[in-house]
Amino acid sequence: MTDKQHCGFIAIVGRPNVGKSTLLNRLVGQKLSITSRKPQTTRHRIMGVDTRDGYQAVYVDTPGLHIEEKRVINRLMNRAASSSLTDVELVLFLVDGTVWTADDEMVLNKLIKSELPTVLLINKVDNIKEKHELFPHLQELANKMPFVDVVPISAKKGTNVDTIEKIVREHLPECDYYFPEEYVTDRSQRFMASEIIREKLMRFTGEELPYSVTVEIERFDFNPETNGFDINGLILVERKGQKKMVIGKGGDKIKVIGREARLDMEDLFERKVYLELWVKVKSGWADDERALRSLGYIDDL
Ligand SMILES: Nc1nc2c(ncn2[C@@H]2O[C@H](COP(=O)(O)OP(=O)(O)OP(=O)(O)O)[C@@H](O)[C@H]2O)c(=O)[nH]1
Repeated sequence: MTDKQHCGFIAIVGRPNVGKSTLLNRLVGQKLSITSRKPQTTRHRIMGVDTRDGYQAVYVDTPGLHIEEKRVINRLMNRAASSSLTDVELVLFLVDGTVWTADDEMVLNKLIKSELPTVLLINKVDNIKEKHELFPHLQELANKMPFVDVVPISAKKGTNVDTIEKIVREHLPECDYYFPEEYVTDRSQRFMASEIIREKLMRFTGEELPYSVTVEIERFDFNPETNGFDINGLILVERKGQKKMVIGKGGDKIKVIGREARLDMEDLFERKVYLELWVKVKSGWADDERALRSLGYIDDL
């Protein structure tokens, strides 16, 4: 415990699917950012704030950086991720076990250029069967740039997350807290609702559904009669076939998605939720910057 307050921003970076959102949820101690097996689940910068014992760590979760910039949406995701690399005290660079790809190399080069203090986190070590493979890999990666530290972790199991927290604290300068102590995220309940629906879509439609599917919350009202929220969500897909996929035979899929999303929302908001979902085809929107703007993807870049 210290009398003085320490605080600062910490970026979590890495190519898609390395476990950034899982780590953020761990560090902040609650489910802020959706996770899935599908790469590029995270499109927005999500901030999670952890205030404890005189320290306020403000984490920024970034969309996965990747090389392909063909589609507008990919370019925007890359911009969002790069812009989080300014004004941070520390960068947590995540990689997946003993895998090293061209995308990892690209992120590394951005970090070298940024000259920011960077901790390399080798995630998913729980997946590594041959533990003896890890040490030479650690040594090889450690030589790629002057990292502050290299830490093998499991974001999923929580292994070595306390070590990360310790390193983060060492990098937080004295300052007055940016946010009230109980503040956890800048994301509105409306945003959280759309993220939960999107997570269920990914989970229950499997690999077939492209990440370009999006969710708009058209209505989010407090209902004094139920003391809960009435929420209408619009699911926007690119093609008719995808609409069928989301709705399922006789509506069975959309029913499951709606039920699971509602249960998660009720948990998170600690209130009753009445949720209605619609599916609409909005063709070609991923290539249309104006449509993206109207859907709120551009305002925070
Ligand atoms: N075995 C194992 N799996 C993990 C670990 N951390 C994350 N995962 C899994 O890896 C997948 C991707 O995790 P996310 O946290 O969504 O990854 P992300 O980097 O935020 O992905 P993007 O949103 O695509 O940028 C999920 O299935 C997680 O459950 C870990 O420590 N061990």
